[in-house]
Amino acid sequence: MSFSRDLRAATSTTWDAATGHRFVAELWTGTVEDAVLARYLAQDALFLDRFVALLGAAVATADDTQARLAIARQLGLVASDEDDYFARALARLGVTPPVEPLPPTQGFLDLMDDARRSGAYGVALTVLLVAEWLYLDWATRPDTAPPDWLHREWIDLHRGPGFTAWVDLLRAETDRVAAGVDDLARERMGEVFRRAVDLELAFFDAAYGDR
Ligand SMILES: Cc1ncc(C[n+]2csc(CCO)c2C)c(N)n1
Repeated sequence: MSFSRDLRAATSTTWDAATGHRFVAELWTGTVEDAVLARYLAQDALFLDRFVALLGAAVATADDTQARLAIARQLGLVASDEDDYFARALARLGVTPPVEPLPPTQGFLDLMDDARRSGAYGVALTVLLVAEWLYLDWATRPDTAPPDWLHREWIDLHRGPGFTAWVDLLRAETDRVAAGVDDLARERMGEVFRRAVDLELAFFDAAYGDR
């Protein structure tokens, strides 16, 4: 068992509730209401801004050149492809920023700010790992993709060989770093992992006004 696998197993109830969330089911069938998707994406735009800042912190603190380059390449992708989807999706749904962060979004912003300011590569990696791995998990299904680009592209951004390789790198890096730090630092990484999984579930709930 690896560090990441242990944490994934320890959080399986909440993890599976998130990857099997009503939002995910409705996205796959293309039946998610526009109002729900609009609320979700407006919040996710706030999330993404801080996520890019956290990627920058990981670039700055990585202790391995190949990992630093891989994270930098992903930062470039998030800042281009993903931002393009947001612009088109928010325009079509008629969402006009700025929006106020709902509690789960604020929780994520705080977690990402703390991780960034900690200057600890392992802590930054752990937040990135949960956010990316949990999304790869729900977006990787044998099901037929929904016909509307609004739904299909949000799935496609989170699956495929490139995204899978990125999550593999985050897992390998998180496991490598966790093996090299002391028990206290490892426990801190575990806390951050559990908090991030809780927030992912709450984030989906909030799209339905449940938080
Ligand atoms: C709440 C929330 N958690 C995770 C992600 C996933 N995510 C954020 S940035 C990124 C990179 C994609 O190229 C991915 C997968 C999200 N969007 N929203």
